[in-house]
Amino acid sequence: MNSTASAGSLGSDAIAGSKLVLALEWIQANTSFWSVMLTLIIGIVVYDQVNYLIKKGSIVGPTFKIWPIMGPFLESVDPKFEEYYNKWMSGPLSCVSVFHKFVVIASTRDLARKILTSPAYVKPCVVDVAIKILRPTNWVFLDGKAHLDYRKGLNNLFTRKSLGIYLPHQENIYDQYFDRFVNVSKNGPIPFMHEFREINCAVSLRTFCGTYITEDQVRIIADNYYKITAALELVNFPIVLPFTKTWYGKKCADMTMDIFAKCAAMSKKAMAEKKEVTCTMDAWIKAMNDSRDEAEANGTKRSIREFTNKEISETIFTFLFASQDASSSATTWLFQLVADNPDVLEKIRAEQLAVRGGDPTKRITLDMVDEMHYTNMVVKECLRLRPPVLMVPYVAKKDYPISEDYTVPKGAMVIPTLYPSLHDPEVYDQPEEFIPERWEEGTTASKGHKNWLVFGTGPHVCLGQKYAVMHFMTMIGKASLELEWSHTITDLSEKIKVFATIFPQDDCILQFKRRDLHAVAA
Ligand code: HEM
Repeated sequence: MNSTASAGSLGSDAIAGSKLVLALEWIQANTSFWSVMLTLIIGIVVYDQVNYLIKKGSIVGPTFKIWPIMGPFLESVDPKFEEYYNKWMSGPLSCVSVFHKFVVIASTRDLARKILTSPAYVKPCVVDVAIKILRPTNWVFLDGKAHLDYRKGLNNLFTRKSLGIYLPHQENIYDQYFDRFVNVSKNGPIPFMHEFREINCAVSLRTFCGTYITEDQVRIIADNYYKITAALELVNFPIVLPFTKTWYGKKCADMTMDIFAKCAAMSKKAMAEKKEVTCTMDAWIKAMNDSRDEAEANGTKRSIREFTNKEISETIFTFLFASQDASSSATTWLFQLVADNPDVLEKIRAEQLAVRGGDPTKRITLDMVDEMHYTNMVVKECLRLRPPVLMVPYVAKKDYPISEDYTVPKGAMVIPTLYPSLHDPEVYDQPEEFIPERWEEGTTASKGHKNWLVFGTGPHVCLGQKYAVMHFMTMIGKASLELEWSHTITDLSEKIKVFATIFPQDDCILQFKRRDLHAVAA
């Protein structure tokens, strides 16, 4: 044997042997990696399923999470009214688990009320990204006594006196937008949902900021507000990455709050100069100044502390945020329902003319609003039939014994549902029909206060509810006198789409024309 050859064959044997060792090591290393991974995944899935089953307890819900870990995440990205409805009908308490979030849904009137009035156990739950968009310092994230104290200082912004001050500004916006409604639909019927979102944004901005906010600023905010709604949808990416929905939403929110802070500075100057109160900011700042002057004069503690322009801007932003989607939803259904029920429209018209003493051009006053009984019933019925807010998400601060046989686990989301209570056949005969007369005095509906959950109840009950109802009454009342509008009914008109609140799936196709006010006058 040639030594070089044997050395060579020895070398190749050694190489082959070391390759084998390496291969074995590789298999061993990789097998253990994959088996560890597999065991881990199976462990997580089993833990997630068991955890779900324990939390679910006796209430209705899928037997297992059909999609492991993520649950029905994809359904919640594009929520369907029918899916919500089926869930509510599945039982008084039902549940669902999406990723690590366990959610309990309460579908009866009494359970919904119980949750809304149990601040010791629950607090409102906001989507993660809301803290970034509304800013962590915002009052809406306060809980318990801190929330109550803050809210007390805001109550007088929506008193009867304050509403009377806001009314002329609202009417100016109606004038401006009614012209626009006619103009944009002059060539034929068009979807109006977007127009209704804009008029509501403009009305809110004038009400909250008076004339401190410019026409251009109103237009920019009204044009862009939908970005904030999209950013705050129930399911959204929680990190604000550039060019995502949440990024655009945050930019729009920051721009709006900057404008509000500048308006607050102008309002402070005007109130210091003892000018007239014209808007929500003025009313708030005047109350602050009055409390300071009173405390100085009497040597007592101030009842309202000094708020910075930034704080005022953040709070006013929550008003816009709380009102915008719900008011746009209500406005859309209101114009649609009234158009589809010409007899109702005729009755509104007759009442509106009567409260104006036969002069359709008379400017609206609070005393007139007090006389609009039928118009009020129409608005209430619209809000009942199509409640803008279907559900209000809360979170359990500790284990919450919600019923005799079920305790909501700490950290779970618990969602009172408002819709079923407003469609309860025991209180509302033919609940799916639009019948304003059901609200006449003495009827079961008018006495069913417990079912009236349109604006929630308890410590977080809607702060702007009186203002909202008055706005809808005055807007539809004035429109009934000055405008003729026709609704193009499609297969989708009565189908509900969910976009934060609810809208007709065809976006409400309308055409507006001006009425001849000389012919209208009595
Ligand atoms: C159709 C119109 C509206 C509907 C259906 C509506 C409905 C609601 C609901 C269901 C809640 C939650 C209540 C609860 O948790 O018990 C709420 C809270 C709130 N709403 Fe409204 N709202 C409307 C308009 C407005 C307007 C116009 C404003 C402001 C001017 C407003 C300001 C607020 C505020 C600030 C809260 C939070 C209150 C708190 O946490 O203490 N809302 N609203």
